Amino acid sequence: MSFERDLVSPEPDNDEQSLEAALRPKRLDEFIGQARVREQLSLVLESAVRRNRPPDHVLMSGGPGLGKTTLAMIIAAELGAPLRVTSGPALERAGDLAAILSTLSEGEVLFIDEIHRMARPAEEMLYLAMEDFRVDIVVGKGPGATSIPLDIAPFTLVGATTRAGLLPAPLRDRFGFTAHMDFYDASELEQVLHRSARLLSVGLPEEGAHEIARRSRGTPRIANRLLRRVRDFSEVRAEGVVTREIASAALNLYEVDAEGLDRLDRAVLGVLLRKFGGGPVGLSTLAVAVGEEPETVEVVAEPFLVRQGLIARTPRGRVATASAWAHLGLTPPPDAFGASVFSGLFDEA
Ligand SMILES: Nc1ncnc2c1ncn2[C@@H]1O[C@H](COP(=O)(O)OP(=O)(O)OP(=O)(O)O)[C@@H](O)[C@H]1O
Repeated sequence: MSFERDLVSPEPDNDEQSLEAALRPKRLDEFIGQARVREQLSLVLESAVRRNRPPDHVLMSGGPGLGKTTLAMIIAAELGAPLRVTSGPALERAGDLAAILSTLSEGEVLFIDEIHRMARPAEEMLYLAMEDFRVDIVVGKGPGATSIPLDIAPFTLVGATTRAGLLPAPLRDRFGFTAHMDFYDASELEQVLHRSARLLSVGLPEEGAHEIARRSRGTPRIANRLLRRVRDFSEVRAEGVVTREIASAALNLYEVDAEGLDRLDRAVLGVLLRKFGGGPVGLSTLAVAVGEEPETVEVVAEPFLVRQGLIARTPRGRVATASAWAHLGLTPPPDAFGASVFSGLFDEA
């Protein structure tokens, strides 16, 4: 048994990137939600434009699909500056980064996605570049090696990470502004959906948007993806208008339930409740029981189930909460939440 994850995965599909590009807001005032980040950022950018200087370096942290790349593009657009895009895993050696830094033009925005995955030597080169707009190029090897300082054009670094905690403090400290991106609430996702529906020429009444938003796991990328599936369904089976009934029927067909859980999420919950009486049960046992790798269960299904308050991670294993029983319409055994099962379990695993 294996599970199709595409529909509610926060990561982009291979062929999704060009579609995403078409739906990306281009300016800050088109960017929906994240009100605090938007306001803070607009101040940082406006004062930089007034002073005619590049703004401080910007770090964005938050889960996949929440709009970090979009915001990096917006920063460059608002500054009227060119944008260079790379990613942490592409910067394996200091030379990879030196090649980019030494060819930046004045005021250019350098976007490094997944900045926490950059190799150590590149990271150390970046410290100096961020602070003094300088790189030290090492020539030769061993005792005879010399380092030649090279001035680079003042630039703005925009770093994105899904794991801010993994960034070393010296790197984190060199960012003048950190934007924490949160999950979106339902009404913000509805606005994202209405905007995308307009761009895709899809008829989307209020209740249709509401139905898709509540199943989108707080993530614009997932909302846009579900909208495309629902649009296909409505074009083939209805008149092309996404009513609540159509949205609901389409998403039920694709096995995304009313809270955004998909087949794997429900399989994990089902096994935890039906086979293990609500736990505690170890991750690998749970994974074997649903026929998946432990990593898939841990990385793909679990974070959302925990965020929804359906399961809890405890030192003795995974435990279902009362909401999990209610979600699957099952009755918990009489002792499910007794002291014997839960005592001392909720110190985070
Ligand atoms: N605030 C928003 N308003 C409208 N659309 C948004 C917003 N945030 C994200 N989107 C849409 O969601 C999609 C994914 O956004 P984006 O690629 O910026 O996410 P990300 O955080 O960079 O993801 P990753 O970490 O996987 O690179 C894009 O198509 C974008 O148009």
